[in-house]
Amino acid sequence: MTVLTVVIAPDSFKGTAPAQNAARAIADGWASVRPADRLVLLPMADGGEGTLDAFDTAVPHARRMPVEVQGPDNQPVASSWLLLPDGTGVVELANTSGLTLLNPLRPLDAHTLGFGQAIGAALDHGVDRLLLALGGSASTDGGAGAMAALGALFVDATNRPIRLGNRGLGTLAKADLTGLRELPAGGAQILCDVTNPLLGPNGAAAVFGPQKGATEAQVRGLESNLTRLARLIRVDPSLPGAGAAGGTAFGLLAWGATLAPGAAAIGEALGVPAALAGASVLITGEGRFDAQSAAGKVPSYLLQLAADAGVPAMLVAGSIEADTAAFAVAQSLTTIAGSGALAMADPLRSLRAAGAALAREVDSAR
Ligand SMILES: O=C(O)[C@H](O)CO
Repeated sequence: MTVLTVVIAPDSFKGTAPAQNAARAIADGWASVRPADRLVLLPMADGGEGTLDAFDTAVPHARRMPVEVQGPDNQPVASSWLLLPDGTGVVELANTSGLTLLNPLRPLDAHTLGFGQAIGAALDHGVDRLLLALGGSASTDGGAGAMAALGALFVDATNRPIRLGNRGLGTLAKADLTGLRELPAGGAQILCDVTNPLLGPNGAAAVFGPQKGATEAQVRGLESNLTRLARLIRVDPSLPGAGAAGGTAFGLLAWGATLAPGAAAIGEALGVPAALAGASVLITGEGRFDAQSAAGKVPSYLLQLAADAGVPAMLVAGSIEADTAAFAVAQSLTTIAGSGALAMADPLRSLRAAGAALAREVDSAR
């Protein structure tokens, strides 16, 4: 049997399996069928949940820097940012102000203050450059909470600071950004998980408000409050990615950060293009493969890279709700387990089964 080099680079299966565990389980399944193959595990992220872990796994001598921040519901969160050996600080919104930190959801009041506090801690440490990972947020505050932590002042018509969260933006009369802390010498790059603009039918409120618990009427309120913020800040709200993490990208752009698609920037940092150059096959995956997956998410980014390298790509997803014709083979964990609930109950088992199934199908895929 020919020995194959298999690059296994899934995103996290959100809420069920971190990318590291998913990659390991797929690899175990593959090895149970084709034990001689060379398996290269490169767990991925797109800027959302798991981004810090992806850098931590991939960059030797990265250091976790603990920080306690005020979570999206004001509760203290024991979090961390990552210091890379070249002096870059990686700060993740999902582990400071993320959706998974909230129960119950607070679509109107959740905020990003804690993310800004973690950025502040990295600046206090003296980082040379910042990578700011955006996605998986609980809030739709346009980044106002993070900016406030970094020195911006948002006040109402009576000059009193507005309350945190999108609801507070409803009383916003003035945004004073003059007190914002300086960017580090090497600048700040936003790694965003989506390409949505801030406002409109594809914007932060309309597309991501419902997953943060907003009703239809509340989405309209979120949109109108974001519009109020956008009128007071000189950043183009239609920029692709400005709507990432409830519009936090929009706020950080006003700070002077630059915007990059998260999956590509993280893939580069992890050395995925180089790994694919010598690969026989790529396996990628995520929790739900749907229409959004095409908008800069991990599988679509890797599919393109694999096509450029002439490497067949295979997909594993918790559920498949979009066309997978571009992949040589696609496996749905829901189909393997018998139902979505069964797949979620023991995701690693289903991922191992998917890895084994892909290994059995690889000859027809190449
Ligand atoms: O956090 C969010 O709103 C989504 O992940 C899109 O960035």
